[in-house]
Amino acid sequence: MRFTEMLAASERAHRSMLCIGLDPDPARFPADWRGDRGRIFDFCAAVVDATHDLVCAFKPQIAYFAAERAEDQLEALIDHIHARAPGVPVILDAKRGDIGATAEQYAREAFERYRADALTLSPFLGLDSIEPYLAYADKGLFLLCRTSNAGGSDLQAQTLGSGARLYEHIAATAEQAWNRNGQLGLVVGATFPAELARVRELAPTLPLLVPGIGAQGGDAAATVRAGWRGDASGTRAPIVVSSSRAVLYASAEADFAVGARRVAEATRAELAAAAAPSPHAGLA
Ligand SMILES: O=c1ccn([C@@H]2O[C@H](COP(=O)(O)O)[C@@H](O)[C@H]2O)c(=O)[nH]1
Repeated sequence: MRFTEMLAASERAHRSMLCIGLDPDPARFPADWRGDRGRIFDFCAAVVDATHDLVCAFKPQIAYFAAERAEDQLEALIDHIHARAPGVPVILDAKRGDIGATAEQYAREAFERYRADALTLSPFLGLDSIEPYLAYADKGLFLLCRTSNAGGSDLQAQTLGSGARLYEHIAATAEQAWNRNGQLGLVVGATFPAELARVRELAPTLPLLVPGIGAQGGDAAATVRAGWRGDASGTRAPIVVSSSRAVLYASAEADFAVGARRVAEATRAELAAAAAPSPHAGLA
């Protein structure tokens, strides 16, 4: 199944726009596991097991695994998600961007080694740096467009010769010229709802991956109002609203998975309420 179909089916089945980010930090694990990098899989798998019926996707952030020499645990975790929640796509957040020959290796890493369903990419090196990933026709690719951090404005808000801002140019290019096979989506921060609305205008058909609610303070309801465009099925041009730390560390105790489920339920309901009137409303 193609990524976009898988994502739409997952949003529909779980009536959810929520994606849980898997950013495991051993320093924040419960007391018995604190500081133990060998528990990264156990921690994340417990959160997955407790929440997979509430989400449209999971988004592991590769840096948290690589920094702990835990790539083997990332592989095992993605296998675990596929086995435990086969309809829920895994978006690997790696923000890759390099020349074509190197991009071929990154694409193999993401889709063959880790078996991710989608990947985040930087569009900064241009179309030929994206092409090796486009060769994996059933995979999704989210291009950084308007990131959630304040410094994202340094370049992304610059005005080009055409009069468009850089992030607007990325959005329009991803919607049209580069989206050869319907694989592209965009990363847009929840911390900038006005820009999110503008991106949605320019890219009406693309899935948007929206980090920045929760720990970064983005407004979940404003995010939905800016980016959600439901149709009769409720899943055309979905938004994938991602929260990591606020869910993972809702409880610092041994009941962390229960805490994660509680926050995931509340966040899913908040997103659904903001989508009213839509098939999500009132169903969470
Ligand atoms: O613009 C961006 C792009 C990616 N991220 C990633 O999302 C999560 C956010 O974590 P929280 O704990 O929910 O703040 C993290 O993995 C980032 O690398 C982003 O925040 N902004």
